[in-house]
Amino acid sequence: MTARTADTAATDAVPIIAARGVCQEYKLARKSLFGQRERLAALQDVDFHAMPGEAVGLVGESGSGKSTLTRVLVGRERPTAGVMEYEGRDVWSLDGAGRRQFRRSVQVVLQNPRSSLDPRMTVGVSLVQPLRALHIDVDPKARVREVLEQVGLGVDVLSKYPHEFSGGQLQRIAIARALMPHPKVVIADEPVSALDVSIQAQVLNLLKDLVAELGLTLVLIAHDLSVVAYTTSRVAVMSAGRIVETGRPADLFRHPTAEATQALVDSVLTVEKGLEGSALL
Ligand SMILES: Nc1ncnc2c1ncn2[C@@H]1O[C@H](COP(=O)(O)OP(=O)(O)OP(=O)(O)O)[C@@H](O)[C@H]1O
Repeated sequence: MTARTADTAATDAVPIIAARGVCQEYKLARKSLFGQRERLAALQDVDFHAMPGEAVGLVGESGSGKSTLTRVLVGRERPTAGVMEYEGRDVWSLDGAGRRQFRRSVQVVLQNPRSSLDPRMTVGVSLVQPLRALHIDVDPKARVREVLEQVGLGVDVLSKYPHEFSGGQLQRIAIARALMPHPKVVIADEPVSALDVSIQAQVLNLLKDLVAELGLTLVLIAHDLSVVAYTTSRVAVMSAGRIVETGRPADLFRHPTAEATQALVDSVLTVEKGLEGSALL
């Protein structure tokens, strides 16, 4: 990370999740039959971490590498170079038990809850599924009741299907599902960008509350600096596959040093100006 680094964490504390010098290269399709396959560097020497119980934001324009880094952080893709660590251990060197523990402990919430929840399953079945998939031996009914309370929903949702809910309620259900295996880290990839503006703050407040009340670590990914600034205490800015700046949200707004950060600040101000003009504020 750049000079403006973390305010968090004593230097000897171990991050719960960390990417160290991570590169991710994709081979692109051949342009001609005998042509070379070009490579695209989606991540270049990325250092990113979250301390236990910390809420960290990852922000950047479209194509900057946020989703690629998410796939690396959750262990879905092995980086072409560098190390991906969970509690100080290289995720790709873990044995079977360690790998299961990692899969349980790091859960993801995606942008669109309508595509992350199976439309043919009741909410109850969807919620219990991660316990089965990860072989977690707990009383499913008790756990379901507990997580529904944590996300502010009642047990009446259990017999319903996804199409019976609004986007905001459905995102709460997707968050409940992510909480089922008792994760230590939740990685939320654009969790509010598909929601009405009026609902966005409710979902962000829920994520903030979960960090405060459960001691969860949150990695919040968004293209909108104001979304991550509202929810997290430290923000990393990505551009063209690199982390170009890291700092407290207020400092990034006041004194952006990287061009990409300046562009994100400007776009927030432009949106606000537009809202003022349209008398929505
Ligand atoms: N599987 C893949 N094969 C080839 N190129 C890829 C692949 N996945 C991502 N890329 C490329 O890597 C770069 C980073 O993409 P990525 O989706 O991580 O960015 P992003 O910041 O998440 O963008 P967005 O906000 O639009 O989702 C882009 O140029 C993208 O086209």
